[in-house]
Amino acid sequence: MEPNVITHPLVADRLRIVRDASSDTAQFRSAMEQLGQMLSYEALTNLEFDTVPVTTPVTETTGTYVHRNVLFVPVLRAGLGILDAALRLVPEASIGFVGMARNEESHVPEAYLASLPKDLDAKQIFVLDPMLATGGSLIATCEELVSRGAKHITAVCVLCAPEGIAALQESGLPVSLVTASIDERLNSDAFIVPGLGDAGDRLFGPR
Ligand SMILES: O=P(O)(O)OC[C@H]1O[C@H](OP(=O)(O)OP(=O)(O)O)[C@H](O)[C@@H]1O
Ligand SMILES: O=c1cc[nH]c(=O)[nH]1
Ligand SMILES: [Mg+2]
Repeated sequence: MEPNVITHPLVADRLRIVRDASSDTAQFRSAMEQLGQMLSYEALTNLEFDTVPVTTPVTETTGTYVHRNVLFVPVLRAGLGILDAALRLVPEASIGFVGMARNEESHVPEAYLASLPKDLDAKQIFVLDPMLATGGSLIATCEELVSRGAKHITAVCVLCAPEGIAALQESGLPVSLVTASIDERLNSDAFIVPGLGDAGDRLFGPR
C-alpha cells in the first residue's frame, strides 16, 4: 500500500491554516472541512457504478449511476470534523461510528464505541480520521471493520506520520490511504511533527 498524497495548491493552503497555531476554532474547523472535502473527493475516485439509460429533453443516451452502498466511518472525535464534507459528496451514504481515545501515557487507543452495521461485506467503506500518528487507532478501527466482513477500506487522513504508515503497511490490512501530507516523525508524546497539535481538541475543545 503506497499512500496517495494529494499535492493540490488548495490542499496545501488549507493545510497551512490547520497547522498554524494562531488559527482560531472557526478557521481551523473550516479549513479542516475543506481538506476533508478535497481528500474525500480523491478517495472516492474508484466508486462502483453502472452505466444506465438516460432520456434527455433531446434524445436517448447513457449515464453513470453510482452504487448507493457507501459507508462513511468517522473515528470520534476528530473524524467528525470531516464527516459533513464527505457527506456533501455522497449524501446517500450510510454512517457508522467508531470511538477511540488514545491513552495519553501509553499512546494505545481505547475503543469506547462501535456503532456499525453487522455485515459490511457489500459496503464501500471510507474511514475518516484527520490524524494517523502511531497508526494504533486506524489499525484497531480497520480490524473491527474486517471482523464484520469489510473487504477493502479507504482511509482519509489529513496528516500522517511515517511511523503510522509503516505500521499500517505491516498490519497487512486491506487499506488504501489518501492524505494531504506525510510529516517528518512522531515526538516523544506520539504527536505528529510538525503536525497540527491535537485535532480533536482544536475542533471541539479539550476533553
Ligand atoms: O495513530 P494514533 O497514534 O492512534 O493517533 C491518532 C488518533 O489520535 C487522535 O484521536 P484522539 O485519541 O486524540 O481522540 P479525539 O479525536 O477524541 O481527540 C486522532 O484523531 C486519531 O484517532
Ligand atoms: O499529532 C497528533 C497525534 C495524534 N492525535 C492528534 O490529534 N494529533
Ligand atoms: Mg485528540
